Amino acid sequence: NEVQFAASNKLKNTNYQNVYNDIANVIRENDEHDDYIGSGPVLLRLAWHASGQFDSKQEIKGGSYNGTLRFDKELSDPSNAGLKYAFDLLKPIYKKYNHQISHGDLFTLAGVVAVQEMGGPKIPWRYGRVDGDIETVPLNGRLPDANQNANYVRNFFHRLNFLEDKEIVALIGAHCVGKTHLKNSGFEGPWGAATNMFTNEFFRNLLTEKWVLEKNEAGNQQYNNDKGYMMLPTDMALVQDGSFKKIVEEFANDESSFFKVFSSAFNKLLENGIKFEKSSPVLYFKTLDEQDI
Ligand code: HEM
Ligand SMILES: Nc1cccc2nccn12
Repeated sequence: NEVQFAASNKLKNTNYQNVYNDIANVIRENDEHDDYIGSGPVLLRLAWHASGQFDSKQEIKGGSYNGTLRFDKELSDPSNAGLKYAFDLLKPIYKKYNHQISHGDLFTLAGVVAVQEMGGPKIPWRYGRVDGDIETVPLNGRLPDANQNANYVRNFFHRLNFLEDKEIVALIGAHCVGKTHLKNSGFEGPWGAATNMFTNEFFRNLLTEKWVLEKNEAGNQQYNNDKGYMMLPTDMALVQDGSFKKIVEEFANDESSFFKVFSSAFNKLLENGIKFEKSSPVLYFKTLDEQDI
């Protein structure tokens, strides 16, 4: 079976709820980011990009373990445009814990905090990722292209070992928060309608809104509606493919079903390529609200 990165239990004494709270407070303090959408969505994207470059067939496997998104070599990948802001939000927290947390654990935990503080499902999380040196930085270009169709999306996620359509549809449901930025990705919008609440709205919009394919200012095709919402071609692929569409309908009608599948798929994304000991604890975190903070 393929080589796995072995999780370390060296940092078992770190209080990860305290780290969670520090990240959650950074999100609260930076609520003006991106016209008051706030910093949750971009931190969620950071965790996904820190993990989504995994490829078990390559010599350099990537994934979250080595924390390689900290290197400019990876952060400067055009796919990662806009994420330096998110990394800079986390730097003071990394310094505060003074080597009692790894970058891979910090980046993935930030994704858990973002989802939960935006009202999404609880995400189980384990520590034990160990910083790798610059030799472990995966080649740029392993993250997905938004100008593609359903088969491309399915094949892309098969590389990340997501073989079930419902996992793939659930993961892309994270597009319920934040927005696209022309200067980052060549896509723009939604205008005004962007949200920072983690719900099944993305799936409901896919089914109920009237979408018009238009060329945007950067010359890319995107779908727009009359309320200022937008969808990427890869978003629209979820209702163009029969199997994906059935799942979009299920998640649009049952948010708890979306939450359940997202929780396990996001955990799997963050742990791709890592072997954890049986004894390594699975942690669940309380939100700031649940702690009355
Ligand atoms: C087919 C797969 C995917 C494609 C092609 C894709 C593409 C994109 C693009 C082009 C943007 C706009 C970036 C910008 O202009 O700032 C974006 C934003 C975002 N993506 Fe995805 N994405 C995919 C899957 C995912 C997954 C699996 C997650 C998380 C589980 C995710 C979370 C986000 C979030 C939260 C944002 C908003 C970021 C912000 O508001 O700054 N995406 N995505
Ligand atoms: N918020 C957001 C981010 C990325 C892609 C996308 N498609 C529709 C909405 N959306």
